[in-house]
Amino acid sequence: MIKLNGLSGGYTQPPTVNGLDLEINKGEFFTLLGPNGSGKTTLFKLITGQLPISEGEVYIDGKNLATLSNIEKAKLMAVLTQENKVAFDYTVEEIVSLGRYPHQKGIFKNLTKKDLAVIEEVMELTNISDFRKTPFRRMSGGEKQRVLLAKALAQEPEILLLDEPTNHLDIKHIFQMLDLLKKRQENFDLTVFAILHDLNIASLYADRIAFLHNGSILEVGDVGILRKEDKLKMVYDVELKSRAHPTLPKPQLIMTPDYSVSRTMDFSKSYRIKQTEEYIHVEFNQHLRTISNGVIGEGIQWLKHFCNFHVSKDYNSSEPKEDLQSWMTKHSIPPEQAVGMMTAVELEDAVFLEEEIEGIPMMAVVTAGTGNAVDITNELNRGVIQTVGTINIFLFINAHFSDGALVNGIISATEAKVKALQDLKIKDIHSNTIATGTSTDAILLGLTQQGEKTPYAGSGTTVGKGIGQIVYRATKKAIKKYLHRVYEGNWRQ
Ligand SMILES: Nc1ncnc2c1ncn2[C@@H]1O[C@H](COP(=O)(O)OP(=O)(O)OP(=O)(O)O)[C@@H](O)[C@H]1O
Repeated sequence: MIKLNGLSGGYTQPPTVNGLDLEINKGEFFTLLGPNGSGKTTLFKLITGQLPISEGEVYIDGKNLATLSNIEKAKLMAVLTQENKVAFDYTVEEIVSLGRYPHQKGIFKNLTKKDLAVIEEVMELTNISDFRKTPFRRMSGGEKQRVLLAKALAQEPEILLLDEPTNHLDIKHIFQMLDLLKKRQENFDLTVFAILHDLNIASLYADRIAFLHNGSILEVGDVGILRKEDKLKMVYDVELKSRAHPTLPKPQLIMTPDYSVSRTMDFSKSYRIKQTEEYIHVEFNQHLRTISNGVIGEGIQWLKHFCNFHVSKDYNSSEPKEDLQSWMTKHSIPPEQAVGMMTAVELEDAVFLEEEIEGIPMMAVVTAGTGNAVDITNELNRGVIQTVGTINIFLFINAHFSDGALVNGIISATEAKVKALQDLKIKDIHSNTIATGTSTDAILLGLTQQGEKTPYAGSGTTVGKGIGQIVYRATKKAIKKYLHRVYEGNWRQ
């Protein structure tokens, strides 16, 4: 749809845009990224003919730009620029009507029924119908941007060139505008060529992306190129980490500022524990890097409150998350900064172990019930579970883990838990084989992120071994307490 062949031009020598080759397909949402002054707007001006081309060609829909009249260009392309100044004191409706100019015929250029229908439609789409009689100059920056988008859409172009179209817009209107453009792209095969500064927004909306660097294209491809941290560093000269969007298969970029404060905390003095019949609450004075499958606080996060609430053994709520949130709120614990688990185990049987293993301080809190023990290698038993049978493990470590090490840590802790069950000969009552866990086990690992970063925490590492030992000891002790209670002190291994 747009083909740039060895394109050069700009205000400077050598030209800002220098021998640039690029092809944009019909119906795609293409985003141009690059730092300030890299020549993005200059490139747009060369494409629209606002700046003379010094070398190369621009082809639009197979036609050389140099051979097209202004009306022909306006029927093909509409432009939304960063500037939203308008020379005369038009109303909103008049500005939008200007978009129909390339389609009007005859000397008097009156608006036809079709023109009026298009104007109505685009004002409706951009949510500006209520402002139709308002003078343009009285609109806010964001509202002006929406009016100019309506004008561009009224042009019914095949290509929409957008130079930072989300400037002046609040978050809601950024998403509204880009959702609208995506719909036009899908329903009308509109080609969108947008300059954006927000890399994360570009990742969410673009089909393809190009990095402009020193006047030419450094890299072009689908949004996966935003995973190339070294390229981003080269283009923007900042440290960026590419991470996954939590629900979409798109990268999102995380910036780390230079000013970041180094963490210092005395591990054993950095937390306090509250234990009642109703709940256990471990509160740290700083946020820990966490990985958990808790009902609240799941995934990898930064959290500082860790709670295990007691429930009756027939607790069967359809809204466990909401229940935990309300219980936490009742005890002034902020749920958005917490991991929350539940157990039917008596909380006075909880085991607390603080140990320094191989020079690494750790603290484990374990509640265990095994009435519901399961050998995971057997078929699923679909019966209703109404027994005290969950192992909940909190493990806090004074170390600095990579995300991979967090996963390693979960493996190490799980292996240690399985060993405890094995050594105590806890069985799956359905299969009569040694259990590997219970059907609803939960775990949390909390890291202070102090000291040197560790990439691994498996059984081949000091910290992995430490995890194994403390989890094994605490889990075994917690299971024994549970069995003593169940067998009223008559349990013997
Ligand atoms: N009207 C002008 N006259 C002279 N030089 C200009 C003019 N407009 C831009 N330039 C220069 O051309 C270069 C590229 O500018 P351009 O506006 O294309 O960058 P950009 O990538 O769009 O930047 P930004 O992200 O800041 O909008 C810059 O060095 C700029 O100073």
